[in-house]
Amino acid sequence: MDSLKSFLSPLSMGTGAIQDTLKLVVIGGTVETARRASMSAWNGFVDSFFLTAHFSQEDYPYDWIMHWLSKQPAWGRSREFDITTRTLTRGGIIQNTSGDLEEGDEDEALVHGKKKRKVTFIPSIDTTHTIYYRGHWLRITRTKRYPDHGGYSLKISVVARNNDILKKLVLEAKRGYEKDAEHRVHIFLADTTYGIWRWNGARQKRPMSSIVLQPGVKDMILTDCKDFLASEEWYAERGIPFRRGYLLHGVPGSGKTSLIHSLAGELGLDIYVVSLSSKGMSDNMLTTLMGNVPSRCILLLEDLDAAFTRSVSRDSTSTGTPTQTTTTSTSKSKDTSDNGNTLSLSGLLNSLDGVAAAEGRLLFATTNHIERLDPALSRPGRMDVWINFTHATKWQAEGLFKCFFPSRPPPEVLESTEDGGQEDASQRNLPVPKRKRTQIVPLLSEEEISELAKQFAEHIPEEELSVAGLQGYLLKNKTRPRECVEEVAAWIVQERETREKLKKEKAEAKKAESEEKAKKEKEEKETKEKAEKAEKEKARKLKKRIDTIKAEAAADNVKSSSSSSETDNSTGADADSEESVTSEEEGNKKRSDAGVAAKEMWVTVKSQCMGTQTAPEEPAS
Ligand SMILES: Nc1ncnc2c1ncn2[C@@H]1O[C@H](COP(=O)(O)OP(=O)(O)OP(=O)(O)O)[C@@H](O)[C@H]1O
Repeated sequence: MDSLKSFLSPLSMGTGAIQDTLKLVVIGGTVETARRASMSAWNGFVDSFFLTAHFSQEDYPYDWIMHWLSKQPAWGRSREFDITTRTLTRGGIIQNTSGDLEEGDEDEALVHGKKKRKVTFIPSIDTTHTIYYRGHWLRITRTKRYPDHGGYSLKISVVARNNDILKKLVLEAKRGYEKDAEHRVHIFLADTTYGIWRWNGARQKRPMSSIVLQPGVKDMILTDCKDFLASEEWYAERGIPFRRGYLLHGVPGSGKTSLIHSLAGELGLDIYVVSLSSKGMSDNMLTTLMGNVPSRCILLLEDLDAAFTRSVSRDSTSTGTPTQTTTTSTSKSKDTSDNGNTLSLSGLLNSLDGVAAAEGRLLFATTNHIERLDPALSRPGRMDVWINFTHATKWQAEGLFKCFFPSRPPPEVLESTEDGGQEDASQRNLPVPKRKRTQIVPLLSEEEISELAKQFAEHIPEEELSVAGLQGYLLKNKTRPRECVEEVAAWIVQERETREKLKKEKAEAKKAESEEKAKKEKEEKETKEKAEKAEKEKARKLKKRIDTIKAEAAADNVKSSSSSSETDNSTGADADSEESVTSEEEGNKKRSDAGVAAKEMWVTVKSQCMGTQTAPEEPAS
């Protein structure tokens, strides 16, 4: 203390104040440390009484709990929460389909355009919330597990003797979720960056009755799916993989995708969609994705043939049909497919059949070009049921008309039901005409609608127009059933004209394209020929010059050797010896100069003719 005093003596004026500050720091630090220690001890003590359940976003219970939480009025009183106009499910947040509000709910509504949406409160991230449930306080914390791609987890703690309360909570949440999901089909898309499934939306279920196919087709496929889903044991007993594949093929706009969505709704399954031609898709990626598909779902491979125009090819070691690759870089794609970086047909087959592939899944594949598919892909066991979709038949046209114009129920039904035609329509799974709509759409009697539908169908040529096209026409006339029939003949003529025009335009465009290509090729060929000719001419001229120089050099050589022999023959050799040496030297020099010149010229010629076939032979020096 004395030493501290002596150290502080120069600051004697402020010593008292500094000492007081130091005391405060020491006391404050001690108190805070004690507080923290007691807090953590208390938390540890309290935690020892808590039961804790963890829910990961990758599994369904997370969705149930989040859905349940979003319905809890307690969030309205919470001091920290997230607000959304969506409710929650597997991929995180899903659209709230209960969009319209009842009268008097306006205070809870946000208006987006004309549609009102319900506001939902959900737990904010990294904050512990407490809510009361069945006589217990639940402590709920939602955390983000993967900061970059947003995987969440949920922790619920409760003070209780056993986990009954948590079981009850999960069960209640599950029931609520399933009740809400009853009218929706969830769609998940493959994320080829992280190899996970991303929730993409929840669609209203489409009634099977709104899909118009040839008689018996819908029943057949629905019965087959139901039968399969109920036969797990049967498959297990026989050692057959519990999977079934359906190949829907045919013209565009004929209802392939619509049927799958409708089936998913009818069977209560989610749809997992994979696009094989998407960027980043590879054998490894597909295997990872297939390993994450839940056991009971619809796995949809859309436009299966599109993958073949990319780089799906069978490697030589696998069995079945040989390589079918339409890309130019066959060898490259084959090389890289070996290490799993691109998608190969064998990779696709392995991921569909392999151990990682989910049991109990219904595989649906659609294609507009069945002839392009590798038979190995469409063989039974992979694609067990094939359904061909054609352009609209008369039967379909009649059915579609009836779908668009529901008939007025008979008077006795009208009298017995308060809601007019609504009960009748809903019983038949037809779009229910709401009160407001009945003012716009004239409801005709059943006989009249049947008659109009027949007339309409008579006009429709068999398998010429797409069902989607017919739907477009009916949509345009959705409030004019009679006019719809009256004007259909003119519409068909117009459709044919448009089609012809488009066909002609397409043919012309193709012709122009091929002409342009031929012209370009011809020009290129001519330019190449010209260049070759010029090169040849140049080489010929240079060779000629070399030959001339060589000839001159040879002549000089002959001349000098004859003069030297004359000198040798003379008797006065001594007198002329000096001169003869000089002329021989001169001859040698000339020969060597000519050789150097010829060689230099040859080098020039060679460098000019490099890469051409016309380079002359090297002259002897
Ligand atoms: N058979 C059908 N019954 C009812 N609606 C149909 C039928 N075919 C087509 N449609 C209607 O046409 C539109 C396109 O149908 P969809 O997408 O199911 O056809 P698709 O065969 O899958 O076409 P693509 O091969 O081009 O994908 C949808 O709006 C659907 O309602």
